[in-house]
Amino acid sequence: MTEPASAETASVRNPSARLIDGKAFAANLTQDIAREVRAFHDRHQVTPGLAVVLVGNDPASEVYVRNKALQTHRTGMRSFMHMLPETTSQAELLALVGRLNHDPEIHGILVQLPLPAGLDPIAITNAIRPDKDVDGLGEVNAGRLALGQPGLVPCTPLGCLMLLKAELGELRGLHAVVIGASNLVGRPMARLLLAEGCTVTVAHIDTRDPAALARQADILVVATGCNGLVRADWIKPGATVIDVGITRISLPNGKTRLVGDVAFDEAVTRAGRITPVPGGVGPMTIACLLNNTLAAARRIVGGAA
Ligand SMILES: NC(=O)C1=CN([C@@H]2O[C@H](COP(=O)(O)OP(=O)(O)OC[C@H]3O[C@@H](n4cnc5c(N)ncnc54)[C@H](OP(=O)(O)O)[C@@H]3O)[C@@H](O)[C@H]2O)C=CC1
Ligand SMILES: Nc1nc(=O)c2c([nH]1)NC[C@@H]1CN(c3ccc(C(=O)N[C@@H](CCC(=O)O)C(=O)O)cc3)C=[N+]21
Repeated sequence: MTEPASAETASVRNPSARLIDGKAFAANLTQDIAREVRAFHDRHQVTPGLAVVLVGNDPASEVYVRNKALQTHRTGMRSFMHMLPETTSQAELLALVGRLNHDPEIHGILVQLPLPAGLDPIAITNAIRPDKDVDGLGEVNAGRLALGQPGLVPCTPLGCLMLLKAELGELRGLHAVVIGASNLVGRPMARLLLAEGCTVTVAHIDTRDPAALARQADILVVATGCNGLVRADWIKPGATVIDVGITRISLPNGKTRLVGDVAFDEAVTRAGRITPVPGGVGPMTIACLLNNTLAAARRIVGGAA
């Protein structure tokens, strides 16, 4: 294992390592969306509406919900929060999704994952009308993505792809390694990269020697929830590293801090470009959720593709 390096030695060893500023990119995207929301309203007299359903309290989901509510109102869209107790039954949750499916003020529905034990996430995501499934997790949209057809694409992988295209331009022919294979992030990320013409390797918990695979990557996307998993010696010099992971750690002073799946201080000595946590992928997830909600509203109200 490589010894951790300080950020200072990092910049001396590799002056070219460049931070990918997801926060700034997302802020620009959000401004564009706000303009388009106004134009949409002028044309149809309809304000796009997003419903977010949070059952129980998961700390990662709470961060997401807080930031999302802020950004949604910044774009001029409406946001409808549904906070349900941990004890909510499957039938109650399905009934709420059914009402939201029929509500003409709602164009996007997102049910925060993970759900408390006893609730079936697959049945619930599949109950969301496909044209309101702004998370892109239901079988219709996931199937479209798998077949390379247009549909609503999961927000986090979509945000990662936007950053990669903005940084690298054409991705065709690059070797992308995705660590993590969840339905929320890893799998749709791999499918999007494949659709861009990348050669894609997906690593997961049973992968033997993920470090050796990662070292072959021109693009390394990490989404495992294992804080500090990726060390400097996992990274091909000059590679582009996208850190999706978010873990809240406690500091000795009693405060907390968000960290990613990549040991940032050392990775920055080898990577060509890297996303920070916070300020990297997280804000892009939210901007893409708003983008998907606008796209859903356009399709539902305007009949646009
Ligand atoms: N920045 C953002 O916008 C977002 C951040 N996140 C964060 O990203 C991380 C991943 O989220 P999510 O995909 O939902 O998590 P999941 O726990 O659903 O999936 C994690 C995936 O990583 C794999 N994995 C776990 N540990 C290892 C390991 N040591 N080596 C290789 N693979 C491993 C798992 O394998 P297996 O399935 O085989 O166990 C699984 O495929 C979390 O930290 C989450 O908080 C999530 C969504 C958005
Ligand atoms: N159905 C569903 N879809 C999701 O997309 C989904 C989910 N459930 N459950 C939880 C995870 C987690 N997630 C985050 C998104 C943005 C930030 C985010 O805004 N992060 C800021 C944090 C800023 C801060 O609070 O300091 C950043 O990284 O800069 C965090 C976490 C989406 N998820």
